[in-house]
Amino acid sequence: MTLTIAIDGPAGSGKSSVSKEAARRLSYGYLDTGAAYRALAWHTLARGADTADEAAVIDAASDFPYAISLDADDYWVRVGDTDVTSAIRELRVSAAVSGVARVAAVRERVNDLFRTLVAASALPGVIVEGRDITTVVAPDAPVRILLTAAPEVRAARRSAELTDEDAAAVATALHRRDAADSQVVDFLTAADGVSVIDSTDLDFAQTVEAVLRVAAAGGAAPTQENHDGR
Ligand SMILES: Nc1ncnc2c1ncn2[C@@H]1O[C@H](COP(=O)(O)OP(=O)(O)OP(=O)(O)O)[C@@H](O)[C@H]1O
Ligand SMILES: Nc1ccn([C@@H]2O[C@H](COP(=O)(O)O)[C@@H](O)[C@H]2O)c(=O)n1
Repeated sequence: MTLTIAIDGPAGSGKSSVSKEAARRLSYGYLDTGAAYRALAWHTLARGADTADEAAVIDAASDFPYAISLDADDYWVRVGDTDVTSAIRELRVSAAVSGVARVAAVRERVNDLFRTLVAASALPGVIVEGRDITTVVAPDAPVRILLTAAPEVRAARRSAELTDEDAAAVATALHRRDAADSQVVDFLTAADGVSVIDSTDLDFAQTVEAVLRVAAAGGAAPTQENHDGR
């Protein structure tokens, strides 16, 4: 059976980068659940519709040939024949995605897909990251983590990535998205049994180690080739 490590947290907390590296170290799969919401936002916009229009989002979701890789070393996201791996990170998609995420019918559908992808995986485990993984998608996962960092630290990390964008605008967009998303799911409070990792004062490597420690305590064993601590 595939072991699930569930990781939630706000925007820019390091969920995707830290989960990817932890997955490599454990030889696990990596499932980026935000990519499904982003890809549907991209798809809705590509149809000339507005993600604030719930009916248009539901209509777009009815014709949404979505596919994602669970391989941290070969990560891709597709809608039909179009590779949208980079396009779904554009600011215009980030600004539109919360509209998609608030549609209950969409959440139910993508959550089913996430569970199916994990169950169908032949891997020993999958790290699944998002906003409601510890609470809704995989509440029974043996390892559940809330990854946080101070808002200003998260904004600074995101600005460092997006060097062509104005830092204040990046921070405003990130906080606006968190505010909209937190109306739909609570990813700022740890549910019972969820371990909190606050990476405010940790560097990237220390954060990955913290995740691996929690994972090991919850039953996720490192693979033989990674016993050297690589
Ligand atoms: N502990 C850390 N120290 C320094 N930088 C970090 C740390 N964790 C993550 N980062 C960096 O912060 C940036 C944001 O991380 P990442 O994209 O993984 O966040 P996220 O939670 O997945 O965000 P989003 O929900 O917006 O997709 C990346 O550039 C990543 O390398
Ligand atoms: N489990 C999830 C994951 C994501 N979302 C929504 O998708 C957006 C993009 O997610 P990222 O992790 O790529 O930042 C996010 O802002 C949420 O609107 C979600 O609702 N539930």
